[in-house]
Amino acid sequence: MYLDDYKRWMDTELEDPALTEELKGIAGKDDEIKDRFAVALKFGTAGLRGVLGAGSNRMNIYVVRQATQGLANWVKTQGGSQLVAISYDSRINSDVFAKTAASVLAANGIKVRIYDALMPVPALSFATRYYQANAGIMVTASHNPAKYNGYKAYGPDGCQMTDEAADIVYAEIQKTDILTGAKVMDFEAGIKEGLIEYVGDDCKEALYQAIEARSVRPGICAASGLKLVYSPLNGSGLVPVTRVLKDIGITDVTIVPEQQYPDGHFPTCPYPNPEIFEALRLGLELAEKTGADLMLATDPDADRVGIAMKCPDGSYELVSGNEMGVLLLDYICAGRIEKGTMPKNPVAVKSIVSTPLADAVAKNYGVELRSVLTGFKWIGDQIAKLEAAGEADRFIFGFEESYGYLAGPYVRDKDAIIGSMLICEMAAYYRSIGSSIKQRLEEIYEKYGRYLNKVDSFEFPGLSGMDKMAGIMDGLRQNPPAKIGDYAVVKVTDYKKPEETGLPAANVLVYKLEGGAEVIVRPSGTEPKIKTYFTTLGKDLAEAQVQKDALAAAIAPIFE
Ligand SMILES: O=P(O)(O)OC[C@H]1O[C@H](O)[C@H](O)[C@@H](O)[C@@H]1O
Repeated sequence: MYLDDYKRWMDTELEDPALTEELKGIAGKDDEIKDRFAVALKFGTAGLRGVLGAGSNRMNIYVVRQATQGLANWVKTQGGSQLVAISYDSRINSDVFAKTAASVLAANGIKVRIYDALMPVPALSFATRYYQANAGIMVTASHNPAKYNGYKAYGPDGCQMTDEAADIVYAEIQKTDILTGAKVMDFEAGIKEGLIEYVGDDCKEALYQAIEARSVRPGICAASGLKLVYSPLNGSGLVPVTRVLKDIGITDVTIVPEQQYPDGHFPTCPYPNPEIFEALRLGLELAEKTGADLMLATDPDADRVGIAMKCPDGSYELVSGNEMGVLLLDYICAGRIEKGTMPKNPVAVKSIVSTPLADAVAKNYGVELRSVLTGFKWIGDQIAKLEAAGEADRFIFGFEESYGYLAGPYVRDKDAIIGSMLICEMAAYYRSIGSSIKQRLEEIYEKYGRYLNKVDSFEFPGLSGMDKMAGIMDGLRQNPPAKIGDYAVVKVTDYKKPEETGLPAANVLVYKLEGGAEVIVRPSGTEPKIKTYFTTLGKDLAEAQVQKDALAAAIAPIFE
């Protein structure tokens, strides 16, 4: 019963006095108590994510200890190095939770390699592989608002944990008492005993080398005169991104001063998500002031990067994740073919909800494009399959419309460091031939057709929201629409039927429409939302937009 749990926490001398204060403050407030204690944060394949605070349904040292004990129990069954790599970003308590996790692992006799300062997701994925760890932990809530934190869990290949492993960890967590069940030792004692070690400079340097080795046109940036504005959005991107940019010869970089240094309160951008215009606003203003060619922003754990580009008329335009995915794919393919560095039978990977324009581009260059379910781990999974066949280098690029990119097998999650490097390199290259990213994008549309990709989301908060979303998806399955607006549905693909898609079952419906447009409906895996993805094609943007608007208006009532 949640009131009993509340009382138990109140009666316990908690090590974090802020938690006790919070609990005292909610005395007698049933809703507040229920919200914190009625359920526990669920540990899934992406680990944990929740609001900071007291209780089993919040992110705090006790939830982190319990989760890490669960993870430790699983690690102990795995053999191998008996080591876990840990990193963290700039969020409130990220460093505390990272050390808390290290202390639990060490108390269980498991070795730890932890970064001595914040480092992003790709660095954690890299360290996990570098040290042949059994698992990796990244303390972050990615691009969520400041009141959140979380814990991304990785398997030995540096990819987010598999369902099987996460299920075992979850079962172990449930066997562990939240306040007293985890073994804990002092962090400094763990260091003294040699159980906890910091990640070495060799590992850090090896990551930068691995990234820089994937440069398509090495040396192109040094003489390019590219002018850049960069914002780490007060997260972990500053050190690694500026280091790599410096190495490749980009010297004219202005950092958005308010967003330069780590600050988990994200004072100037409440949603530090490069998908959202508001997060890019300060960077954009600075780009306009300095006349930069390009503005980049990485999210707090630096796995996503968003950009604005300067257009030939001097205005700035945001580039969507789909557009950047296509631009990078095109740049990598053309460049590697020109340089003679294209591997045999090259493979690129995208998610099923990312733009089909990528299929056309890949086909043009003779690249096999594989489509996988949403979640970058499925892209990592494809790299693992190639690696198992001794062919990891066939993987040239992976992307998702949600601003995640990766251009090599050295890590297994999206990497905004290499994303930033290749975006700059691409801008420098186009500049060197008298073109620009904007111009190249227009050429791509000219060649393959004016694709427009848009996502509309419908929120369904709270417990009843889950039921509503399930009801809507069931309704669509029971009464499949014959038309969306004026467009006949010519094919429905239901990803709940693996026999039809060749992919694991997923709650996704794809409607192919007369004339070539496509509408996809799926509940988000990370937020209480149903997402609708539109691909329309027109002779120009205006025409594609008209069709998108018509389709969106026709389908919206289903979600109201
Ligand atoms: O659409 P969602 O299920 O909310 O997922 C959106 C994105 O969330 C996270 O960032 C995952 O790492 C991505 O792989 C995924 O594309």
